[in-house]
Amino acid sequence: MTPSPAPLGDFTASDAADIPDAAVDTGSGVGPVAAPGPDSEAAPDTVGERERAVGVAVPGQPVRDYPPYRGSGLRHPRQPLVEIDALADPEAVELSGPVFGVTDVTDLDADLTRQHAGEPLGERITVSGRILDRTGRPVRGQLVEIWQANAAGRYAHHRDRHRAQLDPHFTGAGRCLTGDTGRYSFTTIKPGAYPWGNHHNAWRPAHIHFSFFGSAFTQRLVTQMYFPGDPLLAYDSILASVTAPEARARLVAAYDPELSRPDWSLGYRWDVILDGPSATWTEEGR
Ligand SMILES: O=C(O)c1ccc(O)c(O)c1
Repeated sequence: MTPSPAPLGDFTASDAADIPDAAVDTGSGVGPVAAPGPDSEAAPDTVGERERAVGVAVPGQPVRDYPPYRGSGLRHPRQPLVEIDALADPEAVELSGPVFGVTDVTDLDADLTRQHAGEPLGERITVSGRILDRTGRPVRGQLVEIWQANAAGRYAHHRDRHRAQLDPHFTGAGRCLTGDTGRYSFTTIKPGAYPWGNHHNAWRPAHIHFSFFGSAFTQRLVTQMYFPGDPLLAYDSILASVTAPEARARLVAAYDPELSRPDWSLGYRWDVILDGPSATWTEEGR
């Protein structure tokens, strides 16, 4: 147990300068930067890039890795700050924003059947494909995220009120990074159809939601993948809202025996083209 810190009582601006340097020593090997005295000007020039990155006190900023506040050790930038003139170069803001990288994604994220102690119910499937640009070049290192209902057609989400069973062994969310050929691959459970109240007897065909992250939050593309041979495809007004038949067809995966794993899972292939005239349809304004 971390002992309770002494109460601060009435805390004035000048008291702030009295916090002992020991409280800001992160053990990082870089000495603490002295907090400026009450009358001194903030002197950013005296704080180097490394100090900014590793969590030594920056005048005027909260202390990073401040031991009495345990969470502060987990939540702060670990890379040197990037100075950007957002008005002069708005794209630079996007490109230097946080992105997910190899350190965040583990193999377990791509196997939705292994995220709990027990096995989820349903038909195990492997869903795999390539993410390509308009010229057919692979989009590598791309964060692909999926979310879906369970085999009974129920999302593990508090707003899903469908009278179908939740599966304690299935959350229905996964992610992976594309490899050198632009390939992604997931092991999951075939989702069930569910009613969605859009009109009388409106049932969504089985589908998996996909997100492609791009290189910044603002580039994220979101769409849905459907399963071949599903009789509900012809009745789904969300799919029908994609009016060009060839664009609709691009949203339907193909059964691929090469991707099926013997005695384990049925394989579906779904390639995605991110832009250009043959682009896979993506949702707008979400
Ligand atoms: O846009 C919608 O309303 C809506 C409803 C149900 C879905 O499964 C979905 O993907 C979208």
